[in-house]
Amino acid sequence: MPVPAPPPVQPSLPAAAAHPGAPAHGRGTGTGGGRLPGPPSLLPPAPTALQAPGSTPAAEVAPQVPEMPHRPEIPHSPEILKRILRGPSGLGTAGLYFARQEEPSAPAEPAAGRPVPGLYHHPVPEPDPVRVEEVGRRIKAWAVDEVELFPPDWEDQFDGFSLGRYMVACHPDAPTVDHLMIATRLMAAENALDDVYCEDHGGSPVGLGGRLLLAHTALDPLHTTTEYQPDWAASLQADAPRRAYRSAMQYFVQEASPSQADRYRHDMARLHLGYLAEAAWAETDHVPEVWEYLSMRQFNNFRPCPTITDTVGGYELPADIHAQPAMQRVIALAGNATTIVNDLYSYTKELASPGRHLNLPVVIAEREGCSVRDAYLKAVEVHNDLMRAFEAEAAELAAGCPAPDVLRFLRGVAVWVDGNHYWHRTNTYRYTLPDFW
Ligand SMILES: CC(C)=CCC/C(C)=C(\C)COP(=O)(O)OP(=O)(O)O
Ligand SMILES: [Mg+2]
Repeated sequence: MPVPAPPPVQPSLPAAAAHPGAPAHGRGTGTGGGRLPGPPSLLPPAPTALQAPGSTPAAEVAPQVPEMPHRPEIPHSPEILKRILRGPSGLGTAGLYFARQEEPSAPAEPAAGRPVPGLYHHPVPEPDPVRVEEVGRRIKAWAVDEVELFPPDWEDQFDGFSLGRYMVACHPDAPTVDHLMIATRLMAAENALDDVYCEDHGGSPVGLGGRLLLAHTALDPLHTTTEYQPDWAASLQADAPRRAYRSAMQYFVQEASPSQADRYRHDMARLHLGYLAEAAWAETDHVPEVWEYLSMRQFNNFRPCPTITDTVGGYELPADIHAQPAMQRVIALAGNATTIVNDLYSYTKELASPGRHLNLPVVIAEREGCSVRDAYLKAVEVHNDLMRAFEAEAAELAAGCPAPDVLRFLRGVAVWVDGNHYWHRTNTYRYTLPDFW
């Protein structure tokens, strides 16, 4: 089941990226990586709000890549692809990949949980337990003291979600715990909204559009007259999802450049559109065709999480590189693979929830008339094809545009994919595998 490439609609990224030395503005590492020569920017580079104590700027630790006058051959060797996507390895190479961390890590106990049999994935090192603990402590304090995210009787579920382990596994190159907290608050807020508005904790498809739109204004503010502004501002305190969105976004924009913030808003608008399609089908008890389900799930998707990897890493992928179709395809494939991982690990949880909960195995079984076991195994193959397509396209992009920021971003997305799988596998509080093997 290969994942076909879409027909080309714009010049490909390598053409635009043929000037790796051209200046980039914003808070990037200054490595450019694809900005076409043009008039100098009127905006000075934004200051970086967070910096690891004693850390070296990413531009200095990133691999030095010679200028590429011609598009190189796409590397076919698995080892070369691995090096591009996962970073160099071996004695003395650690500093080429990850920004320096504040704390030396202590060895971690291997976590519980088994992978879905046959699932193509990459195991990750156990996340640094010191960071896991600290992020867990800080996110609970934020949830309880700053935004009143959950009532006391949901505390076990909040703890069982293991946000610290999730975000430390997904962002091993975050220079500081403060950087990790940017991602962790957003992750907490995104899940709170999904639970409270859409799913397990009182959510409903009825009236979802209005709720989502008003919550979206916590990310993308209302600009209106002085008469109506105070009512809108007060509304952002009205429920936990809005309090959480607003606060998490305030922290995020302190570190993100304007275009990184806008990228995030766009990804969140996509997410909300996906929630709406899912809700519309739930209201009419409609089971979409498999491709229709995959379209919905491309929007109702983890995408807003891996695409902030550069902000969390303390650098910026230039907006014009991010917007290139080849980069957009890589991001979409990665997001889709991570989200189908959720469908597989959350399958039994969703089967046990009231009503029909759509996920890929359920839709395949219904639409393709096969047993639930065969449908589940086919969904594993769909995931594996998406993963392989993501890796092939990321490697092609890396080979065609080997600027340090591009390579680091692609690695950041790849390690997010792996960390996301790790979290699903090890979250035995939340997920249990079906008995199909
Ligand atoms: C963190 C984030 C952007 C989440 C957005 C959408 C979302 C909650 C998922 C992709 C996870 O899927 P699902 O809603 O099925 O989650 P659970 O299976 O309930 O863990
Ligand atoms: Mg799920």
